[in-house]
Amino acid sequence: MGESTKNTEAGLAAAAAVNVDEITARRRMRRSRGADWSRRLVRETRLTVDDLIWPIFIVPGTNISEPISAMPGVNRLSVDRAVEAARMAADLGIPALATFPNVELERRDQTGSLALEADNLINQATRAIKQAVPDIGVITDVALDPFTDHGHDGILRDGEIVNDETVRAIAAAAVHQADAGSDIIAPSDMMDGRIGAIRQALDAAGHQNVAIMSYATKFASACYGPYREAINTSGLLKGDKRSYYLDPSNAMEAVRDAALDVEEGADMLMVKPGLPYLDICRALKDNFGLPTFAYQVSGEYSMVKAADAAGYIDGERIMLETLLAFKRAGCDGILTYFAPEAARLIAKGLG
Ligand SMILES: NCC(=O)CCC(=O)O
Repeated sequence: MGESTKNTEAGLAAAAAVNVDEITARRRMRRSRGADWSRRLVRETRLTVDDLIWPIFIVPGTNISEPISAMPGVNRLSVDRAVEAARMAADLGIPALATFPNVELERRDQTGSLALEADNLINQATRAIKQAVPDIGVITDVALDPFTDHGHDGILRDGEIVNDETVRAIAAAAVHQADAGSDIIAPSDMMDGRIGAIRQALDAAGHQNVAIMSYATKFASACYGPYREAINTSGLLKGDKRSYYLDPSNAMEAVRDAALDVEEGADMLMVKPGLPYLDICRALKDNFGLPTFAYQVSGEYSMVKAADAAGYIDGERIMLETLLAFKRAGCDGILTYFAPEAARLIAKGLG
């Protein structure tokens, strides 16, 4: 008999003689997992409709609902249709919408000057939604990328995104958004100093009650591809955004960046993208204790949709599992294109 065969036999004999009761005498973890009632009783984290923020895309015109091919099930909506969507979201119990404009290419320019127009598409949408559905929260993205002809979030001069001039433009755009009725200003540009600048500008304009949700840690991710189709910037973008978005390698830098936003007056923090950055969600919650949100971005949405359509996964279950994971990682809520679908499943008791 060879040595290894002898060892196998000894191992099998030991396995047969194991006294499992003795090992598990102190704790059997499966006791509380045995029945649905006890699983519900010990559940630590719950997903509710109150956790959902629904990002929607706005286009000029009326009665338009046009599909976005890279985001199955998501449409760009004209303002009138966005109002209907807001009503539906409110009926589902979704607390807030986040709006993103897709303006005509010929209205975009080097500095994103349309961002500074008081009655631009995003502000028209806010006015219409707040008038028709006053009880739903409206969160407006303040960034220049939907309005620049180069797709960057800042003003581009000699090949460089200039920080301070961009910050002044963003603060002015935020004032127009608050004038239009935005409840929460959410700057997504990652320029230095923008939270403090927006706070000063809002306060000076009498908008002390308008909150700021900082896209505090926005990473230079490959997950934004479908969004760029949705707002029609993919063909425009020259270069990449690594000189202002965070390096996906850096967690400590993300915390330092968020700390500045907290100091400058952010009311809420956001991590973006979501699922690959759950460690950052936990770090921000533990370090600052502020309301913390994850943005489950377009690429995350489309990956689930594509794998579901191919029959590789159960899309609904994966969706709910990912949303729950954000809660477990410390998030108070999630911006997600799944919001209406998730709300309906939660209402059926599937959350
Ligand atoms: N400023 C908003 C976004 O960049 C959203 C990105 C995405 O959904 O991929």
